[in-house]
Amino acid sequence: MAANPWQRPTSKNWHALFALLPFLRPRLWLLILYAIALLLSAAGTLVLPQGARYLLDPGFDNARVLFLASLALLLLGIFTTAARAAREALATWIGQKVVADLRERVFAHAVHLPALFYEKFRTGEVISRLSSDVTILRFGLAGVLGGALQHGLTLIGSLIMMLVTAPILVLPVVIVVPPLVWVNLRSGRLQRKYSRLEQDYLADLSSHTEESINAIRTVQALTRENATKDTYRAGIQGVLQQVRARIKVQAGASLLSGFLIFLLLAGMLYLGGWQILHHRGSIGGLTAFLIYAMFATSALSSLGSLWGQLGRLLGAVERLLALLEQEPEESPAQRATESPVTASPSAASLRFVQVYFSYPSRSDIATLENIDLTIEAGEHLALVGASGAGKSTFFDLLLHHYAPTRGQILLDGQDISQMRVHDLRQQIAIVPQHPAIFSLSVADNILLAKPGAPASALQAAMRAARVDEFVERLPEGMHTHVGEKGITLSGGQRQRIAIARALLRNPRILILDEATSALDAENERLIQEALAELIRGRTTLVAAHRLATIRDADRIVVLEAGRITAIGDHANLLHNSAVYRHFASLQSLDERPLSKIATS
Ligand SMILES: Nc1ncnc2c1ncn2[C@@H]1O[C@H](COP(=O)(O)OP(=O)(O)OP(=O)(O)O)[C@@H](O)[C@H]1O
Repeated sequence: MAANPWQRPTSKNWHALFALLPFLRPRLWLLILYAIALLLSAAGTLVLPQGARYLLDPGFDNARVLFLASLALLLLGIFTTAARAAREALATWIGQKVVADLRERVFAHAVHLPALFYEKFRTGEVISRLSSDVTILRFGLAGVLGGALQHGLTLIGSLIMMLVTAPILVLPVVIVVPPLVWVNLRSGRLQRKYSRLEQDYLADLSSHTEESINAIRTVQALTRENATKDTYRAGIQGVLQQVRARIKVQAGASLLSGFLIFLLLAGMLYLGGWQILHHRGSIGGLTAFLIYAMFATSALSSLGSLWGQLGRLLGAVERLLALLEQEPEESPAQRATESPVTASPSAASLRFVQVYFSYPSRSDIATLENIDLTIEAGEHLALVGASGAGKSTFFDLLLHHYAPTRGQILLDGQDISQMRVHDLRQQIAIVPQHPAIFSLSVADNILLAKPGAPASALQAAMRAARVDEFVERLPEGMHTHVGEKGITLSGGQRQRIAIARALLRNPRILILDEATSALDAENERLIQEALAELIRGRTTLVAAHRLATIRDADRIVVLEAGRITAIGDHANLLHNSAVYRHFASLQSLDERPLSKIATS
């Protein structure tokens, strides 16, 4: 099992029950109706043995009494059954509503969690919590909590009625119940432990499944199918091991409880019979007492098994709540505040003021160091650097996926850490190297950038990004579904969709992170023209390995291991930066013959 102890609840989790209260509060009226139905059904059940007592003791010497008793039994049965049906329907409905709300809250929270969270928390684990833990709650919440209330009430009511009916017969109860409770508590604790481990194994399995199936082509290309199957099998064995341990405890507890319960019934029968023999009690009284005792013991054993399930349920609640406890990018209150200024349509200026950044998982290494840079509004700035130099990290800081460890980033003079994340990102469009394509049509994928944009704007963006060229050949044109993650599209087609998104968004700041790396030369040339159009009038930051795509930038920044080592235009850098010269020579962009470069 993967070690992720901080993410998983391991201690007793009673507070999880209280954490459910806010989800119950909006259903107060339904809860009151449920409580009434619960009380009425318990009262109906508890009245029955008293009826038997009053019928049995005088004997059946009168047909009319017998008829009335049968009629009363029928009416009581109808009443109790109706109350029980109402109780169950209400419990199920309330339970389902609570689970639906909780699930929605957790998902809504998850989409606001920062990049940092998803670095530590595997996505498969989040999915497992939202699926298997939610399933436990969907099927268990009403049953376990409702059942606990129902059996608890029946137990208390039966014990009171036993005391009222024949106090002396309570003696065996006092002797046998403590070990019975101990057995149930102990087995509940063990079952909770095994259920928790089982859920942990299931979460690991879910992560593994997600990772392997998502990267199935890579798994197959690396011929890792057998290794993947082995890991999966080991996970299943882990689950089964916990299930086996849980079943053993369950069976042992039920054996011991059964023995104790029959010991109790036998003891009560003997004592009650002895009383009747000595004219100290009645048959009706003993019968009523025994029925109450059966109610009580059956409620007690149901509570015992619910105790085990309660742990599983609380574990599931706590796993979901643990997600809610993670700090979001912004608090809901911050998200709800109105933006003080409406975004200006003009290009934005940017300033990086002595920015330092280290990834939290590598806090000892500075990924960006002393970045001090002013980018004028409307400037076209390119970032050049070897792989791993920090170009994407630079963009991630600008998008506020991460905050600088030191220093500030200013947009039009305003510190972006003081801005609403939504307002900041509304002003930026990014065309990443590997764009995320959703399982929607081509048109809907582009419209994600600006839902509700007019058809003419969509068409224009598609034309400019050369999306229309491949869309024409798709069976349903721009309404063709592109499959999960755009599996039916080529890398270049996906990039063109991302470029169309950026065009449609019409941002103040445009980030192109290797935006044309998956295009062939012909399409790249055509898209460069479209991008030239897009770049005009807005602040543009470009990272590209191919220098041909950035040589027209106003300024080029050379990044080396997270530091800026040179700034200038193409011609300038060819003179001043050895690293830039090296890149240029590798790509034959140097104006000098290669023989000269070799000797310089
Ligand atoms: N989430 C992360 N946690 C820890 N280190 C990271 C993380 N993401 C990137 N890094 C490290 O930070 C450094 C800069 O990475 P970055 O992706 O910014 O480089 P890049 O210049 O964009 O590279 P490329 O041109 O290959 O895309 C690399 O050493 C990388 O290993």
